[in-house]
Amino acid sequence: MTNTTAAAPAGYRPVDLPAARRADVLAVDRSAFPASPIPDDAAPFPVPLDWTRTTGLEHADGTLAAIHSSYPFSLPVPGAVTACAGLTWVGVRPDHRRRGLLTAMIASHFDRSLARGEAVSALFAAEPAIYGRFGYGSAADDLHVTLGRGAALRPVPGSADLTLRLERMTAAAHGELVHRVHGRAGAGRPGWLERTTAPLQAAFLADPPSSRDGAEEQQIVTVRSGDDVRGYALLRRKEAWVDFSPQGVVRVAELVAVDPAATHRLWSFVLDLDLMSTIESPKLAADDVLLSLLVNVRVTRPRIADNVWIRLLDVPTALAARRYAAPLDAVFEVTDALLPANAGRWRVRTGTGGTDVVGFPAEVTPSTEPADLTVDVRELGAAYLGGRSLTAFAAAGLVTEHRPGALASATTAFGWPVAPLCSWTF
Ligand SMILES: CC(=O)SCCNC(=O)CCNC(=O)[C@H](O)C(C)(C)COP(=O)(O)OP(=O)(O)OC[C@H]1O[C@@H](n2cnc3c(N)ncnc32)[C@H](O)[C@@H]1OP(=O)(O)O
Repeated sequence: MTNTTAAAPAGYRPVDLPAARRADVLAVDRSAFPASPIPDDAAPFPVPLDWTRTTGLEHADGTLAAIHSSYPFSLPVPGAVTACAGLTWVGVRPDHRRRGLLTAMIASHFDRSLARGEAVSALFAAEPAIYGRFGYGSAADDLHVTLGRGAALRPVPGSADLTLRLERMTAAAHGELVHRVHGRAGAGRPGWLERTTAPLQAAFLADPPSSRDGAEEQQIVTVRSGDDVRGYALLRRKEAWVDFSPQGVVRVAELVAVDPAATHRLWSFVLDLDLMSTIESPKLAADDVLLSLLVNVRVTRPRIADNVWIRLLDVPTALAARRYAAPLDAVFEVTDALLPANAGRWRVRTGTGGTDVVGFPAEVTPSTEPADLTVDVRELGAAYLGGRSLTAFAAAGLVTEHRPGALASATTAFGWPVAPLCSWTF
């Protein structure tokens, strides 16, 4: 299903960017992101790119003007996992912007992803206004909370029996542990991408002084039952003194655990570090355990941001790749301005659930029956991970119901018991 035209704008040509062009790629990235925390070339930042998936646009004068790449992810979706192209490192030099370079790169990204059999693309948006026009939908929220020292948690049996260790984090000592526990902790959560390659793990754990913003080196707190590591928190403390009193800030980059006792033990520790008065959470899912543990949720000072964005590149394949929370038989009229093969009517009919599977599998077929719902591919992508309500989109005029009852059943079926989240930005 390849039906975009990935032509470069006049005066530009598409170019593959192998590892030999690393310096040119970094130069465009630094030009597009002036604060990129990449230290000087003497201490190379681990560049996590897959060079076989990195391409760009070169001006006729030989200047590399635009770059992008993608990761070959296995994306957890409701009840399953599916192949996904994780769009990343999109950058256009400021002196070449607004000439259609991103538009051309997106068309090329769609073509190449579809040719590889990736029915879904995901990304983190630098700015939320960029990607909706290309059919990406914001599929998850991340919640950031700011807590005062000593915020009280409800008790969890077994928490006090677990031991803690605080150490300076190094990739060599902790990389394998972080990867293993992260995967275990997020099992079953849609959107929970793992850092599956060594370069991705190295880039995530890199701790260059330029990324510390005056705080200490990255620390790791592990929580253990005997030798079994059951969770960790990656954090930095930043000391501050106001009117002779300690007012330090704890910045938690990631906190994951495999059971409630370990989660409780980690947060209890993080919320009570000496000399600290404020604790900033990492990205939290809308249903994060912390929200259930806090005695007083009013103290959280929450902020919300868009987490991962999803683009369905091949609608029938993508819709059949996930499971559904309830039985459904509905015809969707899908609009898609960029990938016309997706446009038209698709019948989504679930089979029967079983005791051995989570959720209901679905068959997705073209249909000539009247549509029950009309939805753009952007909203379908937004609802894909189970964290957005089609009913809420209908209330905003973004989904139309043609058969009474269809909207409620589709909303229930597309939902999921666990809220989506990707815990790290790629
Ligand atoms: C997944 C990731 O990697 S996210 C990282 C994205 N990169 C950045 O934000 C770095 C800084 N910015 C840039 O590099 C560039 O400005 C980009 C990539 C955002 C846009 O590249 P351009 O080549 O200028 O985009 P292009 O010319 O194809 O614009 C297409 C349309 O999107 C719009 N658009 C582009 N960027 C933005 C933006 N930041 N906010 C709102 N609209 C935008 C354009 O106005 C244009 O609209 P139109 O078709 O109605 O005229």
